[in-house]
Amino acid sequence: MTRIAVIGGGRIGEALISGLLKAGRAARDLVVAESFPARAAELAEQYAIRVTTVADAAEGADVVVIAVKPGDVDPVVAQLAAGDLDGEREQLIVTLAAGLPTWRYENKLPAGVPVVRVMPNTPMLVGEGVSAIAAGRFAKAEHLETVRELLGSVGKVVTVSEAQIDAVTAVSGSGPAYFFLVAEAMVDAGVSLGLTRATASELVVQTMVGSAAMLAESGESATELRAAVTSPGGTTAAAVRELERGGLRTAFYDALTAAKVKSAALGAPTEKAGVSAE
Ligand SMILES: NC(=O)C1=CN([C@@H]2O[C@H](COP(=O)(O)OP(=O)(O)OC[C@H]3O[C@@H](n4cnc5c(N)ncnc54)[C@H](O)[C@@H]3O)[C@@H](O)[C@H]2O)C=CC1
Ligand SMILES: O=C(O)[C@@H]1CCC=N1
Repeated sequence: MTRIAVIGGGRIGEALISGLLKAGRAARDLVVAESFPARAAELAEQYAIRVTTVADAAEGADVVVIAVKPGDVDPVVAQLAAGDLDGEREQLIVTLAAGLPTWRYENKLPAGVPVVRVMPNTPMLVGEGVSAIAAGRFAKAEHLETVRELLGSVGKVVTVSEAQIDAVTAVSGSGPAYFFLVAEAMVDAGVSLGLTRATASELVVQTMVGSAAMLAESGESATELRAAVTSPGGTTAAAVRELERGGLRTAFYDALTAAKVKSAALGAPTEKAGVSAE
């Protein structure tokens, strides 16, 4: 059984822990290091898992998952490097932090320690995540397989080159926020058209769920599915015209480009420690 230590029990750390437990992983095989005491107590109570220090969590773990903000990664890696982590034990480091390249970890860890960089997203909380994984310099096929199995229990997994991870971050890492923003805007618009907030929310959420299921299961593209809803001279055409007039496509292009640029900047040596992703 793989023993997993999660360093950082924040939003993504919790999504992973919760998703793994729901997928049937035993609580005794999970340990969390969380430095904020109130948060540590909350996680211990809610998930009945051991919450401890970084050194203690890493000790005895087969896989150490780093889930702190990019600006908090360096001290965590320094603590791991000071522990009895070494290539011989085949302890695997998996980092979920946006922006930071694997060499930033490898340079500080004992030579040979494998590092796999992952960009997950929060829907793994409900088993519907998608993670892109990329091997660092010392990570072999078997390490990628371990990570694929781990993240595969909470969603889909794609393997990419590390050079593509900033683009992945822009598309799927941050992606849930774009859909939540669209949902928020649609609910507000529904309310302005006279619906109650509860009714507008129910309509919007189920429209998203149904549309996502069609995208995933119908075998048809987004373009084909949208065309099928758009009757000639009808209501959808009138709405889509307004969305195009509002610059929706350009807004998405610019937004994803900004996210990719920001991801690359987080890993650049000029980015100040502490200036990190929310
Ligand atoms: N939130 C998201 O949707 C995604 C986040 N990520 C990445 O995951 C990482 C964490 O992001 P969030 O969970 O959103 O941040 P967060 O701020 O919610 O969680 C980070 C947690 O780490 C804890 N922490 C900080 N230093 C620590 C240390 N030395 N030892 C133990 N615990 C420590 C903090 O107290 C906090 O609870 C970031 O690097 C981010 O780029 C990646 C994909 C998606
Ligand atoms: O906003 C962020 O920086 C993190 C990485 C991807 C999603 N959340």
